[in-house]
Amino acid sequence: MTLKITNLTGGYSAIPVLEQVSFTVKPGELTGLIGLNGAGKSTTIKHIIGLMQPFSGEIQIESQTLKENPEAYRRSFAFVPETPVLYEELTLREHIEITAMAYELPKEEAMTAALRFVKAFRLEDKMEWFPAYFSKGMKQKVMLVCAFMIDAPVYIIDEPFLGLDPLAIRTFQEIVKEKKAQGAAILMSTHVLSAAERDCDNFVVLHKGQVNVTGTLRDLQAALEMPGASLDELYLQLTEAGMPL
Ligand SMILES: Nc1ncnc2c1ncn2[C@@H]1O[C@H](COP(=O)(O)OP(=O)(O)OP(=O)(O)O)[C@@H](O)[C@H]1O
Repeated sequence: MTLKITNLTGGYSAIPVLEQVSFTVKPGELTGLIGLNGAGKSTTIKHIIGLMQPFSGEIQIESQTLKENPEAYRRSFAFVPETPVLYEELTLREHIEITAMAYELPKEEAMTAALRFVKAFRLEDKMEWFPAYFSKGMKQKVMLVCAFMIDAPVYIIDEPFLGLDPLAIRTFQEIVKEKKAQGAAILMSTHVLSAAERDCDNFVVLHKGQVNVTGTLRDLQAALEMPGASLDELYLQLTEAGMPL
């Protein structure tokens, strides 16, 4: 499924934070959402997942909107927040069970699917643990397990790299590759540009609530007339210039 954002204007009060934001995340592609602190990445994500309502513009997942078809819209994506949000009174196993229930997945199949990711993130001996005993990275892994077990057509992943150890990052990258191969459309916000450059098929650069530039690394290099430049160099150039192209 395709995630399509068209002329999204939105924010927290009457003054919009986002202005006319448009971009598309296609099936089988990982799109990196990058921008300085305060550029509007989280605000964009909050609009996509339905925590905030656009002032104007449209967000569609395969032509479904949250307004017109809230159930179908909500079921078509999985969201992994930067700060893990877990139920303190539920074990890891129960988190998996409640995710299966929320998405109406058959219990045993869902558990089998989840266990693959539990093992990949080396949590198999923690199935009966409560979140209070998990480190921040472990909590993040639980969120990732609960998202990946769903087989969602669209994934929204907010800054995955900061809390994970290098082994977990590698596991995350392998799973993302697998999800892409299965046709998932993935939007990932991050400040870790080296990882974004390596993993992402294309980029959306947000600056002061507007899309500064979108496209592949080559598109960005061409737009800025910086052939061979790294994402880091392009990004600095874009944000220092601070001007829409
Ligand atoms: N709850 C809020 N109420 C009012 N304004 C907010 C709120 N949250 C964020 N903002 C403002 O919206 C703008 C965009 O913030 P946002 O959190 O989307 O940035 P970001 O790109 O995700 O930044 P970061 O990289 O620091 O996470 C900023 O000017 C910020 O001050």
